[in-house]
Amino acid sequence: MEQILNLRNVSIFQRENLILSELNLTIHKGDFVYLIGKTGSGKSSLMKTLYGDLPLTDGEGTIVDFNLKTLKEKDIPFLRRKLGIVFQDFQLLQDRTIADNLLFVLKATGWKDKEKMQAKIDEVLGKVGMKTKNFKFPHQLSGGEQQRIAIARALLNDPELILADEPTGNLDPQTSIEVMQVLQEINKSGRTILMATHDYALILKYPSKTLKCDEGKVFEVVQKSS
Ligand SMILES: Nc1ncnc2c1ncn2[C@@H]1O[C@H](COP(=O)(O)OP(=O)(O)OP(=O)(O)O)[C@@H](O)[C@H]1O
Repeated sequence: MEQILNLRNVSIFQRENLILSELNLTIHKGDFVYLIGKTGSGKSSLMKTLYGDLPLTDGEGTIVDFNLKTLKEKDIPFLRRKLGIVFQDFQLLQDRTIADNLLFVLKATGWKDKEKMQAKIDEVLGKVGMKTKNFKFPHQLSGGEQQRIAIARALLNDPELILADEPTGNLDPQTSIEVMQVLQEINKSGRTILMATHDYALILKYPSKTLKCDEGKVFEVVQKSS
């Protein structure tokens, strides 16, 4: 099966501090993988390494055809176009509507044709069930709705891998499930997802391969099927 992400013997640092070591990780096309671990255990540091926010200095890593070890500053925007990144705090632009938030990203990533941009915006909003909210401003939406928009935004450039860093971290349990259902549907349509989370209830409800950061290492958790 096609590999979307492959890390071999990677160490991750924040400044001079070693955060994770001997990290080996493979993600295949279509996988849904959870990343769990206590606060400060290195989940965000791993995510940052994957989207080029932290340099990979030790070990080898490839992600969606980019070599993380030899990644140059100028390559980072191109890497991020192949990734859909979703954060805990949504990070929508507050001064413009949902449609304009999405348009902004399309323009920033080189789209020119107005009709194609409109069609793409409709398509991604349809996928997250938010087509009718395109004229609203972010502050007029609930947290769960804003996160759906952030997921729609992550889908704009048909990413090969979606990196979601605690996407339900700011949401109540019921809303978390709704956002999770959106991510599950997106995964079922063939997209690969790596999701960092604290939310064990979600993992129990939607079991999938689970990696844990603990004491500077990452290992796979074998889930009990009871
Ligand atoms: N910019 C930074 N500079 C220096 N150290 C940092 C920086 N960011 C994080 N760290 C340290 O790196 C370690 C791992 O942090 P990281 O944010 O990756 O953990 P996490 O598992 O994502 O935690 P959380 O669940 O709270 O988001 C922590 O000890 C943290 O203090």
